[in-house]
Amino acid sequence: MTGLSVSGLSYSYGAKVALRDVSFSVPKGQFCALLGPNGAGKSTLFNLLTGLFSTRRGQITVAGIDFARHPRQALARMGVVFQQPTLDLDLTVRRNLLYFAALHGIAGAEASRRADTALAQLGMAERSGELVRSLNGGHRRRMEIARALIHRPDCLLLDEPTVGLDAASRHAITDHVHALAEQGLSILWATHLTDEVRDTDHVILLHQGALIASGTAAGLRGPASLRDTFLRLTSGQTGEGAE
Ligand SMILES: Nc1ncnc2c1ncn2[C@@H]1O[C@H](COP(=O)(O)OP(=O)(O)OP(=O)(O)O)[C@@H](O)[C@H]1O
Repeated sequence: MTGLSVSGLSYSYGAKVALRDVSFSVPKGQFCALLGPNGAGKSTLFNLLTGLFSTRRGQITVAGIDFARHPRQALARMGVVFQQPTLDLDLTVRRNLLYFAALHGIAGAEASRRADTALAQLGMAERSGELVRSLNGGHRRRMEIARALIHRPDCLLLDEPTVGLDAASRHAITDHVHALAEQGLSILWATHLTDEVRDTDHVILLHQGALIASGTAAGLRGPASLRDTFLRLTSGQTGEGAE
């Protein structure tokens, strides 16, 4: 089954075309890295995928559910980690998750079970009773990812989830999220950091609003590094931010 499918998606801000006929799909169990330089259209795509903007041209389906026709059902199948943290710093890790579970209509023992499972998936079980305020940036991020799993989505969208974190934290988070893909989730991971992408991952490359390359990282890069391939394919841009 396809976790996420996008077909013929276009979006403009007035005369400015931000996305141009973008199509791709993320099957069950795939880690798909969305690479693009600044201004490529990643935020616009995320805003469309999460319903912050409404789709004017093209189709989005989540776990086979048409987003435009059934937005609530589609969103219920999707977990999202936005670039900006949205945690309550004065609650414990567990309380944050239980609160989010309640928003999805999940309560009581079932909510507790799900919180435990999600925290264990991110290696955060032992921090469940700590106040979020006391956690470092990497643990806060892991907690947000755990929280996005509480309603057992089919696909997980992450918008540059490692921005501002140190190398060890970035590494731990990318490992955990790859493990989630291996467990069957469809992952869409937006980044401009090519070192977060593994050779076996699927890559879609967005440039000036268009999807200009798609395939496994190994297939796209050939004998070159993914970073050099990214810079070559997006030349004409500065390549700013590629690492
Ligand atoms: N509100 C807006 N009005 C006009 N143009 C916009 C608006 N928001 C974004 N754009 C333009 O649309 C294009 C895509 O922007 P978008 O923010 O989606 O890119 P991005 O890949 O997320 O970039 P970044 O990583 O810098 O956030 C860019 O050329 C941007 O300047």
